Amino acid sequence: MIEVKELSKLYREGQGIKKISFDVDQGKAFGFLGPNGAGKTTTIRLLMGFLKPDSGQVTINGLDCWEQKTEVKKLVSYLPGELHFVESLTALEFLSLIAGMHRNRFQIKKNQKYFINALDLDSKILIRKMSKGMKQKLGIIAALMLDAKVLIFDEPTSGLDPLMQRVFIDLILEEKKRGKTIFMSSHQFPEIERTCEHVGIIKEGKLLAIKSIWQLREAEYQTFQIEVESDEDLELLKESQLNLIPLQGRSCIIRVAGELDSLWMALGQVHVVRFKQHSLELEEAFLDFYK
Ligand SMILES: Nc1ncnc2c1ncn2[C@@H]1O[C@H](COP(=O)(O)OP(=O)(O)OP(=O)(O)O)[C@@H](O)[C@H]1O
Repeated sequence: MIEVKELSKLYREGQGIKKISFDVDQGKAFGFLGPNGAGKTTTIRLLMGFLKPDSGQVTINGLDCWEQKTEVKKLVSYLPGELHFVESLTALEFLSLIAGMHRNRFQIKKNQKYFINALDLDSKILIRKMSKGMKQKLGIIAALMLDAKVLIFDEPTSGLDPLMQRVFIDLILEEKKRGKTIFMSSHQFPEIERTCEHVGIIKEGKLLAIKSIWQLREAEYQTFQIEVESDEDLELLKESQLNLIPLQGRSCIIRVAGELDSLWMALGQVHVVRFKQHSLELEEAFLDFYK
């Protein structure tokens, strides 16, 4: 549904994106992660036809995002990273204004109610009086209610509290069940992990890697905190080939990638007093890409 081939856009100062390629199948979600200034928003602007590529191709449903931008816009709903509203309207007035611009107005009104309830937004309040998080909810509702085939979201959960971040994830999963294709930039690994099949990691305008979430899980470390009975036991563990970080006393942290056989073998040689598994560190495996 989304195809990006060797896409480049350089700003006058030299930054931008260089030869980026990826695609997103219909009904799937692609997460786009990377540090500040990496090129996420630039890529999204090219997808939306706001910028003309220097070279390469970007299409949605076979339509060129620059040459056929009017047609593309009919398929896509977009949530910008920085939201600008008519501040003198209430949320409801703003949503009605957006609904009025579209043909399937009745269905949009129905969706609007559903998403207002799901995100628990007080829709009668003036936008001027809304907090950052409330404005973000309004932006999400405006984007989702249009029932577009493709959703392009730039940092959708920025400003949302943890409960609302969860609600957002559930809404995205519902949209996927309805066949929507989703492209989402983020700094939040957990929301990408829970919603996307693939994640692209961008840095300094270059796509460093595209990984399936499944691949990242395979590569993840498991971490254990272990206390042994004697100094000799600790020495034995240190002599093993395990990835070991000594702590105070006779305790240490051991990190294991993949199978745990080597850990069980080493622990079989010593007396273990305390054994604790730390929470999964998928996010840490991903963070290696940032360095
Ligand atoms: N209009 C512009 N003119 C010149 N340079 C720009 C422009 N927009 C972005 N850039 C530069 O291009 C690079 C990529 O910016 P972009 O906004 O795409 O990053 P991002 O990954 O979305 O960052 P963030 O996570 O901070 O939102 C940055 O170095 C930025 O300074």
